[in-house]
Amino acid sequence: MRIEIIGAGAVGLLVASYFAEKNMDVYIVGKPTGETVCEDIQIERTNVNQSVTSVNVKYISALSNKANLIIVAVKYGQLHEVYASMEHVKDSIPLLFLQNGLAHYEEALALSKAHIAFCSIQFGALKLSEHHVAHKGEGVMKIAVAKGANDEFSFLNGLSSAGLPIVFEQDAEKMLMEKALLNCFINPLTAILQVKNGQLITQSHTLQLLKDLYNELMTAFPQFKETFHFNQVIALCEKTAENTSSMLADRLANRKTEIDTIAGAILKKAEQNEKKLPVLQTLYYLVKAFEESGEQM
Ligand SMILES: NC(=O)C1=CN([C@@H]2O[C@H](COP(=O)(O)OP(=O)(O)OC[C@H]3O[C@@H](n4cnc5c(N)ncnc54)[C@H](OP(=O)(O)O)[C@@H]3O)[C@@H](O)[C@H]2O)C=CC1
Ligand SMILES: CC(C)(CO)C(=O)C(=O)O
Repeated sequence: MRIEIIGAGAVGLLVASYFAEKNMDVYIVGKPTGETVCEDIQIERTNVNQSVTSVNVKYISALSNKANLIIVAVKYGQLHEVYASMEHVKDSIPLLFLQNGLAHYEEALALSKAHIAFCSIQFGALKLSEHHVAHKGEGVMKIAVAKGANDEFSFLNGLSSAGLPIVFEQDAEKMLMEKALLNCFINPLTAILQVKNGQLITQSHTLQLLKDLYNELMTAFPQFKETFHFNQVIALCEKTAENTSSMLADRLANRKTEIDTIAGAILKKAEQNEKKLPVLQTLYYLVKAFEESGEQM
């Protein structure tokens, strides 16, 4: 099976290394350069238990039109360039989007492609150097098909492993909403306070903020009360305790964060239901404020 992964970032490299280990023909697609180069690269993965694994993948500068699956592993803000680069790609090639947040859901479904699935990643990844990635927390990769045939994605079941467990979900929108809610707890606070995920539950004042945020969100979205429990927030902080959240990683690298597709999208949904989220709104403004200040870390 040929899998092409757009984006040689933290998650792209990590997923590439696990799938190559399962003998998939993995190609990482870099930023468009105009040349069609194809070279072997070795990805080094440092696992949660600090063991290091090396696997070979290929690196290409453009999508080939021969893939059995294309995985989109760029940040939300980088998707528009990717949509454009996929215009020549056959509509029958399945696409898997693995962004956090909600804003990409409608956009991706509006593409002419026949088979589209989304992913909710419950672990952490940190890119250490060009070809070295660290797996920073244990957790599953949830996948839900939102358009087209489930069969096109079912081979991914066979790629599930102890290091990267894959679980299929029924409802993609609900899955993304639940992950966006989880990210609303972890990402803005870790980025503002510049702490690792685990510290949010070991400090009493941040734990109190998490509880206030939970009560506020469950009042605004009572339909999630049954399935979305506070202990899931605690469990994600514990499982990814040593991770630098993707939003903190963006702040430290002076990159634009994904606050709009995460907290911004949830605030919009609450507004549509005439609900106010003062705690989340404040965190949103704080993240926007440090983005605007363009501070150098
Ligand atoms: N890191 C984590 O722990 C987790 C991340 N996620 C989600 O996964 C997604 C990816 O995050 P992450 O891997 O951390 O992000 P990264 O910034 O590490 O990776 C994105 C990569 O895509 C590259 N890229 C951008 N545009 C293009 C393009 N047009 N063609 C090819 N490559 C391109 C970027 O290059 P350049 O840097 O040069 O722009 C970068 O290498 C995000 O939505 C994030 O929220 C979800 C759970 C955990
Ligand atoms: C799972 C978690 C919270 C890992 O840090 C994440 O999604 C992120 O950092 O964006």
